[in-house]
Amino acid sequence: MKEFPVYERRVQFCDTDMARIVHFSKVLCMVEEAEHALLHDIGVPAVDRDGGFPKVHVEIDYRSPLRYRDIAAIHFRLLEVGSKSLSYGFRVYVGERLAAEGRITTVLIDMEGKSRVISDEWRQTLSEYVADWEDVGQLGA
Ligand SMILES: CC(C)(COP(=O)(O)OP(=O)(O)OC[C@H]1O[C@@H](n2cnc3c(N)ncnc32)[C@H](O)[C@@H]1OP(=O)(O)O)[C@@H](O)C(=O)NCCC(=O)NCCSC(=O)c1cc(O)c2ccccc2c1O
Repeated sequence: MKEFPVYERRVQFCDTDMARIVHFSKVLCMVEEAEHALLHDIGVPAVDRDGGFPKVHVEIDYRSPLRYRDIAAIHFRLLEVGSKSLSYGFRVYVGERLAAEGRITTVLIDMEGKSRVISDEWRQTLSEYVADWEDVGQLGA
């Protein structure tokens, strides 16, 4: 099994809200940024001229706040490769501290927005990254 490298991103001022912590929606943007970067690096672009991978299901638990200048370390694992869908687990850390964790399901679509089957070539590449990470982002746990 291959593992995605940890994706690190420094929290910017514009990621934060009036409470001086990262807004909940921005955490998801950071996870999406990691997803796109990691997929791109293995030759499965999250978006290209044939379509892309919109999200159909997201669940997330916020365990502790992210703050300006923190380095968010995003651990990303592919849990399942379906016929047209991919399911991921993620954990966001600041140092040893867990900030958020959850799961995302995304579906491959064509340019008309219809779901389509993942090619054998992409499936083979992706299959090497499928990880057993059963306890990640179990809602409310
Ligand atoms: C995406 C859809 C067109 C899929 O349509 P439909 O549900 O009819 O598809 P299928 O029945 O063929 O199912 C395919 C496959 O997906 C699984 N699935 C579907 N829905 C769910 C769900 N809610 N939870 C879990 N799994 C689901 C289903 O079981 C099948 O699994 P297989 O394993 O058998 O393959 C349609 O659902 C749709 O248009 N939805 C709206 C999507 C949307 O608007 N999302 C929010 C914004 S999109 C977004 O944020 C976004 C992010 C990105 O990172 C992108 C990257 C690249 C391009 C676009 C992006 C993007 O738009």
